[in-house]
Amino acid sequence: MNPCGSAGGIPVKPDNAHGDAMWKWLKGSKSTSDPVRNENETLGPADTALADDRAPQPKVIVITGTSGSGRKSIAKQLSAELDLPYVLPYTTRAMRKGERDGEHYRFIAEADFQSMLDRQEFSQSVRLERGSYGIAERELSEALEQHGAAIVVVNHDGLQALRKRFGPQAIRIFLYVTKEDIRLREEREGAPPEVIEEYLRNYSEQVVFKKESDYLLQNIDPAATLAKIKNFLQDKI
Ligand SMILES: Nc1nc2c(ncn2[C@@H]2O[C@H](COP(=O)(O)OP(=O)(O)O)[C@@H](O)[C@H]2O)c(=O)[nH]1
Ligand SMILES: Nc1ncnc2c1ncn2[C@@H]1O[C@H](COP(=O)(O)OP(=O)(O)O)[C@@H](O)[C@H]1O
Repeated sequence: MNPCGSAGGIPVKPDNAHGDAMWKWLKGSKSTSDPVRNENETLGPADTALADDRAPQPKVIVITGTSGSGRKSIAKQLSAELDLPYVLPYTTRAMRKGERDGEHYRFIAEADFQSMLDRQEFSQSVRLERGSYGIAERELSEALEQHGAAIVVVNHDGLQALRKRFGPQAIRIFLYVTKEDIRLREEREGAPPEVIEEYLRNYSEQVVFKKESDYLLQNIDPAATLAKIKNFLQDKI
């Protein structure tokens, strides 16, 4: 895995042209003086107290967790219910049965992804077994400027990059389900067996990152999950 983009400091200047406007704007806010936080900490009363006498700062709601736990489904519903943009990543991986371009990902060719990388258009990106993934800096910064908050779904590399850049303004929500649930759900959706096997194979190494979260929950019933996340976010966005 090779996450690119952010490195050091808060917020880290995105290494691309489109990030400049966002960077100037963030630099103008007092958030630049925030200390770097330990990955294991949680948001506490001190954060709230500090935030009170500051200009509102953009919040990135980072949904992360184990593959197949329902992160994209929850992100989509949360986006609709909170009226906040869900910033879709671009990916070069093959589209699966039931997936739609512009709903689950923006599916693009390798050459187009590479061009975006060359033009430094990603706020962060990652190369995994099946393809590359990246969120466009322009889309993220526009969403934050226009709505004050945005939702993203990334793996642990993406989470780390976003925490480096946004500090505690990157709110970490970790979803998981049991391995048996992953198998049942993915089989029901007709996912390819090799994808199911990979999810199960990677489960143990993904689930340990649950300690690096501000809110951790098992996504059993989607309606209950949504309600809990909305409640958790109520005084944070
Ligand atoms: N770091 C990072 N991870 C991403 C990005 N977009 C998607 N991901 C994550 O990369 C992994 C891709 O795995 P894959 O099986 O293809 O996709 P899934 O079925 O959507 O989980 C998932 O954990 C995604 O959440 C991105 O822009 N950056
Ligand atoms: N709470 C839930 N109960 C049952 N099935 C769910 C739930 N949440 C999501 N799903 C289903 O599980 C599958 C994986 O969801 P998805 O959002 O793609 O997960 P992820 O993005 O974490 O890989 C999808 O078929 C989705 O419809």
